[in-house]
Amino acid sequence: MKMATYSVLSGSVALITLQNPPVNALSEAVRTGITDAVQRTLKDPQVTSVVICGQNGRFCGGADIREFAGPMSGPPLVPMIHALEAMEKPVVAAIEGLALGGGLELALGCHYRIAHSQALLGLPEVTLGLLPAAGGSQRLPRLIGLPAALDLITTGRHISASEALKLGIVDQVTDDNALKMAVEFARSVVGQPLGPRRLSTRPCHSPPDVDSVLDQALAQVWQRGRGALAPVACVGALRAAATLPYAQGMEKERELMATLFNSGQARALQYAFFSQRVVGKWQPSGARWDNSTTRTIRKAAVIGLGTMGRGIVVALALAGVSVVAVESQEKQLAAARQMVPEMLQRGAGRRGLDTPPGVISFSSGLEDVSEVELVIEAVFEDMALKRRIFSRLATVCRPGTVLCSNTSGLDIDQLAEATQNPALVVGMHFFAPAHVMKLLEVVCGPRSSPEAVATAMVLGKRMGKVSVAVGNCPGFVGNRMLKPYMEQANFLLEEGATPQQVDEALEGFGFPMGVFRMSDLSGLDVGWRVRKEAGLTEQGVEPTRMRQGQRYSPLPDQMCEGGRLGQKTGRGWYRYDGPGGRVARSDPWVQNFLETYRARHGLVPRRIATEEILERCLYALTNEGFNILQDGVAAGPEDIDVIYVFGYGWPRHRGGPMFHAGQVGLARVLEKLEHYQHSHPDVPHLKPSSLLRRLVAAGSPPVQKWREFISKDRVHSQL
Ligand SMILES: CC/C=C/CC(=O)SCCNC(=O)CCNC(=O)[C@H](O)C(C)(C)COP(=O)(O)OP(=O)(O)OC[C@H]1O[C@@H](n2cnc3c(N)ncnc32)[C@H](O)[C@@H]1OP(=O)(O)O
Repeated sequence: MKMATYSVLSGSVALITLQNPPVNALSEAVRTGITDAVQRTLKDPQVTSVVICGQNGRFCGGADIREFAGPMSGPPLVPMIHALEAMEKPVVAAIEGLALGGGLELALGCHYRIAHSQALLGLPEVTLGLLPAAGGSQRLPRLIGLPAALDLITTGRHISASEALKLGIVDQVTDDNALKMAVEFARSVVGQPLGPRRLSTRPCHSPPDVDSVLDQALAQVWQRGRGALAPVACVGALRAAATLPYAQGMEKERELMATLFNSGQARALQYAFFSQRVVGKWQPSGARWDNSTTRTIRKAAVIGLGTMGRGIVVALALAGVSVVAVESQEKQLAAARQMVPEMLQRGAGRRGLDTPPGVISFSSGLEDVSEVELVIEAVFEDMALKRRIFSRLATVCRPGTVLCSNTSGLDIDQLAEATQNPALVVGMHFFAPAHVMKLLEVVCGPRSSPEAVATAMVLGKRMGKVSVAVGNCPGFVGNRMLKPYMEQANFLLEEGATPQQVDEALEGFGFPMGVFRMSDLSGLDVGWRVRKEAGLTEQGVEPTRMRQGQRYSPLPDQMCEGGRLGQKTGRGWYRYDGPGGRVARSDPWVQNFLETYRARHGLVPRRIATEEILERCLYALTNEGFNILQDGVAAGPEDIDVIYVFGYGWPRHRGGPMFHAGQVGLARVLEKLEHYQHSHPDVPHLKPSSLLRRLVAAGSPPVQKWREFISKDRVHSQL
């Protein structure tokens, strides 16, 4: 039953318990329960103090985010918290587990706060596209000062109970029973003046240079936020706290919240929150993997200690897995021996650990992996080499060892074929740097067992990754969608755009880096190798612009042939101070190269508007997403969106490519694709996906309904 219960302990301490598992969110029933309990407390002369706690050791995870989708009903939070603060009996919050968002705002309305040492506190509303609008933006700076409140509210970060104590958010921290301590504390403060404990009546202590502190904070959130509205609104609310009386500050808080609440960004960020939780549960086939048994991995091996392999070793060791790190090339092994311990130490430091939990041993031979429970192969993208390794692993490892490949797009089934037990083979596609990036694509081959998939998914979670199960096709989900996106960017250069123009359009949309800056960072030779393997590259003075019956841009191949591989060679789509340089400068050589290329191919350059750059790059990418859903390579649009937000820099406040298509309007995306396909009939990636057409024909259902639509569609097409 979701509610808040009221009881009286030893005749004098009223106990209000929030009951709404799993996080005791402040749903309508809970708010009603608290409001009723406050009334009962006021009426009961025997009650001299009040304690508020949450059931099952969790104080409160904030407002019930699911309720945001519908009209708000029931008692609002603001007057409810005011009523608590205004009470003439001391109110103490017993914070166990978590006090987040509206949960912490509720606690800030109490006169005292006692926290368990393991509790986490924070105002993460900004991550949902909102601000702490139950008085949090006005009370917190009055309690801890403006600079600290700016930090907590604009980042939304969770803090430990000990940090909360240092900042002055909580009054006491205990390793024992926080509820028991809160009850004793409540009794001990009966009769003490409550005026100074009411945060709304306190002045906001601001630094003398308050304007410059706020302006600096604003500049920082603009730069970090890449177009996100909520952090800017948070600074606005804190400016009001610092410069206006409380009541006017509350009015400003309310106004800003109303603007945010109705913005597409808040909907996108809340969708992203739930998507992240949905994707952990489904396989592309639609089956749930989380019902399968998993193996607990204590010892694993990583084969290949290049950049990816080293990152994977560190990620495993930080998750407490012992690792055998194997590299056959002496020089690379020596480099790994030096770099891995340093990376590990830094990673452990970031997690507040003195020593990394996993033990690492280095080896130059595969025979040393015989005792491990799981292997991750991370050698470069060469199918023949990978198959040789998998066939050798099948003989060296003990039966039952799960064999994984970190391939970024090769056929998992061909690798499985090289072993005796294909059911134990899955893909684990990490993103560079593997010990930092949150995304993991777990690739299910047609013969991978649910147990092997579940083991890889759970191991990913242990490593702190957002694991998404995807199907087996060239490029899986992320890289398959990247292909049409990059292709459009290259075509735009042929037609008259510059790399800067394309990058600025994409960065203006919210990507941290445009496609050409990103390509310079990761190295142009990565894609070159893939195109060579696919038989697409041609060498010669006059390479053609058609390959395998489709339009093809040889521009990136020519850049590679000329040794312009990006940052590592100091030259790419931009120029850098030298090999390994980081600052991209526009390069007249590239301008000249493009002009010569266009002239040679008889291409007349034209001015290309930002709108066209965005539509062609983003809709080509999204269109491939619809094909992926149709092919059953991703279980739902949420999976694609999570992959793009966590792995490819898609701005979170735009939800992800599939969510964005829904916000733009599916009919409009379809119309634009038809338009561009008409102008570029030799580009198959611009041909609208038939799933997109069917969704439009069905009245463009919201993204949350696509999964159901696709499964019905599939059943229908099988009849
Ligand atoms: C005036 C109005 C102002 C409102 C301000 C607010 O309060 S906005 C909400 C602020 N709160 C948050 O942002 C907290 C969001 N939740 C989390 O960060 C995490 O869920 C957690 C609380 C840290 C717990 O993490 P954990 O890993 O333990 O569990 P899950 O994340 O898997 O969550 C379990 C299920 O609970 C659902 N859920 C979590 N928080 C809320 C919430 N605030 N409202 C509704 N539902 C919530 C979550 O979706 C999971 O559900 P499943 O169905 O099991 O997937």
